[in-house]
Order: sequence, then C-alpha cells, then structure tokens
Amino acid sequence: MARKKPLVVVTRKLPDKIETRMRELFDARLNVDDVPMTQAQLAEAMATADVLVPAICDRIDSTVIEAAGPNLKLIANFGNGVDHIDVAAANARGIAITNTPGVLTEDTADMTMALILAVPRRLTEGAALITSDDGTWPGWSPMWMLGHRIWGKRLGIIGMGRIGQAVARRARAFGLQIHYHNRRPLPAHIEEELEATYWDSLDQMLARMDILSINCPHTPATFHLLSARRLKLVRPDAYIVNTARGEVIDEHALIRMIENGELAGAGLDVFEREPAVSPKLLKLARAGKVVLLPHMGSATVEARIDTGEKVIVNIKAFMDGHRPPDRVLPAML
Ligand SMILES: NC(=O)C1=CN([C@@H]2O[C@H](COP(=O)(O)OP(=O)(O)OC[C@H]3O[C@@H](n4cnc5c(N)ncnc54)[C@H](O)[C@@H]3O)[C@@H](O)[C@H]2O)C=CC1
Ligand SMILES: O=C(O)C(=O)CO
Repeated sequence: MARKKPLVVVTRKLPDKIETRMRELFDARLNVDDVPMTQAQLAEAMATADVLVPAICDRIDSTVIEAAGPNLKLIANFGNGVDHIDVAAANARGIAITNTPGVLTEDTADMTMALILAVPRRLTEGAALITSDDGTWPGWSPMWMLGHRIWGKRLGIIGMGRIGQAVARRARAFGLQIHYHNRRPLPAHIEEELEATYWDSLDQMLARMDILSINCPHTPATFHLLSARRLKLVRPDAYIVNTARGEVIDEHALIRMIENGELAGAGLDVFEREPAVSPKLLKLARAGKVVLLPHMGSATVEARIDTGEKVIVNIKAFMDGHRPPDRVLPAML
C-alpha cells in the first residue's frame, strides 16, 4: 500500500517550480494568493499538519507551537534566520526545525556590498537628484556631490560566518582592509586568504573602523549588540551597514546619533520593528544620511528557487527517517 503523503502547510507563495514539486511530493497546502496568515491561522495549521513551512515574516511563537497537533514533527523554515521561531519551545515539544543556509549567502553579500558603496558614495541621493523634476542638477563641478572614498578604509565585520566571509571577499576586491569580530576566530588559512584581522574585543574594534557591517544572527546574545553604549565607541565619521536583523542594533540610539552628527550614516536592509520603518529613518533617508532597503538582501529569483529546493530536501530527508541536512538546534543559537 502506498504511503500517505505528508500534509505540508506552506504559509506564503513560493516560486511556481517549487510549488509544483511540492504538490508532486507532498499533500501540499499552498498559499497561492500570498495572503499573510494570522496567528490563529498559523496555530490551526500547526494543529493539523505534519510539516509547517513558515517564512521569516511569520511569528512562530510559543502559543503557535503549543497548538501543534500530534502529527506535527517538523518546521521547515523557508529562510536562513530562525529568530522568528521559538526554537526552545519547539525543541521542548520534540518538533525539529530546519533552515536554508548557504543558498542566500552570495546574494546577501552582494546587497551588503551595494550598501557599503551606496552610503559613503551618496548613490541613492545622486540617483534621486538626477530624476527629480525641479532641475536641481546644475552640471558637473569640482565640489558637487562629494562623498567619501572607500578604498583603503577599514571594514569591521560583526559575525564572520557565511555571509560575513562573502562580504569580506568582495570588500577586499574594493581595496578595503578586513577586520572582524566573531564568537571565535576563523581557521588560520581562511584568515590568511581574506587577510582579515580578528578582534576578540568588539568594543576595541568598533572604535577603529571606518565602516561596520553586521552579519551575525539575531539571538538573545546579539539583541542590541550595538547598544547605545557601544554605538558611542564608533568613530563619528564611520558608517554602519546592517543586512542581518534590525534587532542587533539599538535603532533609537542609531537614529539619535546620526541626527546629532555623531555617526556619518547607515545602510539598512532590516529594521527593529519590521515591516514598520521609523519615520525618523525615512526623514534621514530623504536627507541623504541613510540608505534604506525593504529587506531585499536575498531577493533574487535564483535564491528563492534554491531556498525552496533546500526546504524540499529537508522535508524529504526528515520524512524518510534521515537527519535533515539543515537541522537547527537550540545549542547552535
Ligand atoms: N537581509 C537578508 O535578506 C538576509 C539576512 N540574513 C541574516 O544574516 C544572518 C547571518 O547569516 P549567515 O552568515 O548565513 O550565518 P552564519 O551562521 O554562517 O554566520 C553567523 C556568524 O555570526 C557569528 N555570531 C553569532 N553570535 C555572535 C555573537 N554574539 N557575537 C559575534 N558573532 C556572533 C557566528 O559565530 C557566525 O560566524 C542570518 O542569521 C540572517 O539573520 C540571512 C540571509 C538573508
Ligand atoms: O533568510 C533570511 O534569513 C532572510 O533574511 C531573508 O532572506
């Protein structure tokens, strides 16, 4: 007798190719209209499904996890970060969690590099100016639209994992000097290859960098890692780029310091209360002090397909009784 296909509930619209394959392999309940699910709908899905496939915009908190029915054994996240899932609560209920590391690395590093270039070189300011209707561009002149050189500057990467290292490779090609803070130093051969300098003390690194890039996950240990106190250590002519998670920076403190001229600017792809963006940040963006992106670091067609493939592999492996390749354990956080 053919084995019953697992009931897999997917919370958001995924690429057609992925949805087609999911329909073949699973009893897939898809969200083709892409209407965000309420907390009650997520709980309902947990009660009936064998596998939930949430996206990083869903909040899989302890209440949702408590609603899990006896069949729910796996949360196969569509995305890398798992800070929207109460991993400890899931673990306590014996529910496995997987994510999708690796397939978003290069695209997110590209966008990080784009922000590293865009903020000091006033890219979005210039692009907006030339298309504005009021004829603000008087033509080239020596003092027009001066930004700051990035070649030769010191880049401090906070969180030197997959994306951090991919940023470092790109940044070296742009002539930046690579410095990093991480939970532990990289193996010597990678450090050598990247010509990267390790700082055990984040505080000391912050005080010496021209540009900082945040590339660590949001965990209890990294919530407000760049606190008001630490932001004060950063040089006033430095820029901060964040493509990791908004919660890693104290956003209020960051805004205040840029407003007061205590920091040169920031490039942000992520926000503390996403999708809400502080009106103060919008004002700073209009003033050319910050460049804001709507969490699109990994937003390529290719990354979404590769992510979907990874989700499928994780579910298949788990359902076939194997250890899924991308299991997330509380200890890893
Ligand atoms: N903007 C976007 O669209 C995307 C954002 N992301 C974010 O980027 C994050 C990083 O992704 P990966 O590089 O793949 O993860 P990873 O796990 O390969 O690297 C994270 C690094 O941060 C370090 N780290 C963790 N806690 C730390 C702490 N307290 N202090 C210093 N370092 C610490 C780890 O040791 C590790 O080296 C994800 O967790 C996610 O939040 C990921 C993909 C796309
Ligand atoms: O996968 C993630 O963690 C993201 O932030 C979305 O690309």
